[in-house]
Amino acid sequence: MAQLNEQFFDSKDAMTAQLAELLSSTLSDAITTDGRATMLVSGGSSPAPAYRHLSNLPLAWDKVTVAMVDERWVDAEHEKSNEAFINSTLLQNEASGAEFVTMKNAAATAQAGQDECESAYAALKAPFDITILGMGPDGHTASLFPHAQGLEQALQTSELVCAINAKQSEVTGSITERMSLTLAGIANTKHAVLLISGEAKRAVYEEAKQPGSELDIPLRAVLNHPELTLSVFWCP
Ligand SMILES: O=C(O)[C@H](O)[C@@H](O)[C@H](O)[C@H](O)COP(=O)(O)O
Repeated sequence: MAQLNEQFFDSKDAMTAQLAELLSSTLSDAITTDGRATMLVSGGSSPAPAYRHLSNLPLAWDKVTVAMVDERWVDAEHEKSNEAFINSTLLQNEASGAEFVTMKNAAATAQAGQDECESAYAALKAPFDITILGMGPDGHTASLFPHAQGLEQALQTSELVCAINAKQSEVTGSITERMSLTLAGIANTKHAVLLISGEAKRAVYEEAKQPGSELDIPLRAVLNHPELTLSVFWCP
């Protein structure tokens, strides 16, 4: 089981304030201690306000590397690109000088681009200082979608990234081809934060803490990981 630190907030604003403080102090401490900081980021509505807040803070951004937790295999200009989302929320203002390591590359498919992406991720300062995760109502986290093609590999491999082809659902929309941190990639961090909004996702989270199939609820594999320190932030 991961070491869980659950924090329940009254509002999204309260969760955002705590997340922004945690990210800022983690980056500052890593820069002081190691000379550099590495932060792995997810898309989604939950972290967006904290990213915007962070982007205005006067950190030594030239010593920060930001990298993606997961990505749809679409170009960076695509409206569903997580890379575009991070560029427009986090990598603005003071934070525009951070290094950005993305997942999407020129390969035609995620499978074909996996080795290049793995090389880029293997070169990151590790363990990562902090990794921000979201979750979907289907129990996916990163792009570890239930019963996806590539999921078993992603849960078993010691590599950091893996191509995933999700089963199409309301949650995935039409773009099912993804690149994702693997379970080992998610665990390759000093501290992870899981952001959960709403009662329905909280119920999925509670179910994921119960014994059961990691293929049905991939978040369960993260919660089961013995070496992970995970803060769980929930707001209504
Ligand atoms: O890549 C995706 O499909 C989404 O980014 C997704 O994984 C998202 O991170 C979660 O569904 C959490 O979303 P919220 O932050 O909006 O709760």
